[in-house]
Amino acid sequence: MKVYILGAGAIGSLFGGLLAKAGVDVLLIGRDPHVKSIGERGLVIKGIINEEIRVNATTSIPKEKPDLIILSTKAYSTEDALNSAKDIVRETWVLSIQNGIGNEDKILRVGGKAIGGITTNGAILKEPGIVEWKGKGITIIGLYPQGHNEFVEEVAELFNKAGLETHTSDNIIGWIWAKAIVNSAINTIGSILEIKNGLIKDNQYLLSAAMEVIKEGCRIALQNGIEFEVPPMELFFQTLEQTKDNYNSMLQDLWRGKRTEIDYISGKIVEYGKYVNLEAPMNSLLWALVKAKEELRNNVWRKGK
Ligand SMILES: NC(=O)c1ccc[n+]([C@@H]2O[C@H](COP(=O)([O-])OP(=O)(O)OC[C@H]3O[C@@H](n4cnc5c(N)ncnc54)[C@H](O)[C@@H]3O)[C@@H](O)[C@H]2O)c1
Ligand SMILES: CC(C)(CO)[C@@H](O)C(=O)[O-]
Repeated sequence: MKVYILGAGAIGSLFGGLLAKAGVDVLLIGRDPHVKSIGERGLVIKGIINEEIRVNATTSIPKEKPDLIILSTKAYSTEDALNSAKDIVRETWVLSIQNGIGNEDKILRVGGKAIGGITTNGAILKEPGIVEWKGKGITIIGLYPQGHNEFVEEVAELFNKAGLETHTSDNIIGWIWAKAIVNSAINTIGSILEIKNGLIKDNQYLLSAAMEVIKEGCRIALQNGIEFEVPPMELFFQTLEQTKDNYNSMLQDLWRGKRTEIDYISGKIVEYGKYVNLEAPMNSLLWALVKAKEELRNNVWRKGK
């Protein structure tokens, strides 16, 4: 199977590197200096494993279509990435392993065949060419919005052979929403207060606020016809326990002065609330506070305070 990783940063390079190590024909499509470093010294994956992997990498979109594109840009780059690759996306299987709501809809809009996915693996790009696999997790994939087929099973088998524990689901949209609802409570509160995930569970005020955010997201999802495989409240508590020592990824983006994916998490929950005439006061407030933090941090950053 020929696989392209479109948006080879932290999680995309982890998946691409492990697939390449397992003998899959992989091409990482990303940006310099990360791509340049891989070309010169190979891709280093450290943390859970310590491997230097030879894998092809490029900054340009090839003309030849692959069997599978794994989409791993940040959610705010999805549209641009798909448009830059639309000639090879059309009629090709495209698997999103991103966070947030709406990535797979964009794949369908440019004529791709969408496979949805969530992953709880954790990876960071330490420096160009070096990815740290911080946490071993699971990945769930399925035809988007629902169903599965032989190809999805083939992809899951490939991922499992590469050491990425992967399961298939007939209701991947339910998993995508459940994860987004969990992120809408943990990432926002954790980012605003700049605390580890575990403190949300340990502090009664934060826990009750987070639970209200989860309930609000569930009401909106259910009213939009989304069904859950696992109740988001249960996933929320599981996640807090499993990641209690983590600073969430949104907070890490803020600390790096990077844009966050808040528009595709809380912003989408507010948007889908409007479709069914449901207010989303908690998500609206948290969305505004994180957006303000993005701006204030940059301004403060610029003033050099
Ligand atoms: N990092 C993790 O542990 C993790 C875990 C689960 C889910 N996710 C999700 O996966 C997605 C990616 O996260 P990440 O941490 O890997 O982000 P990242 O910023 O490290 O990687 C994204 C990469 O895409 C590249 N890119 C953007 N537009 C491109 C384009 N048009 N062509 C080629 N490359 C392009 C960027 O340069 C960047 O290197 C996000 O939705 C994130 O929430 C990440
Ligand atoms: C599950 C999660 C919130 C753990 O930190 C992760 O999705 C993140 O950091 O975005």
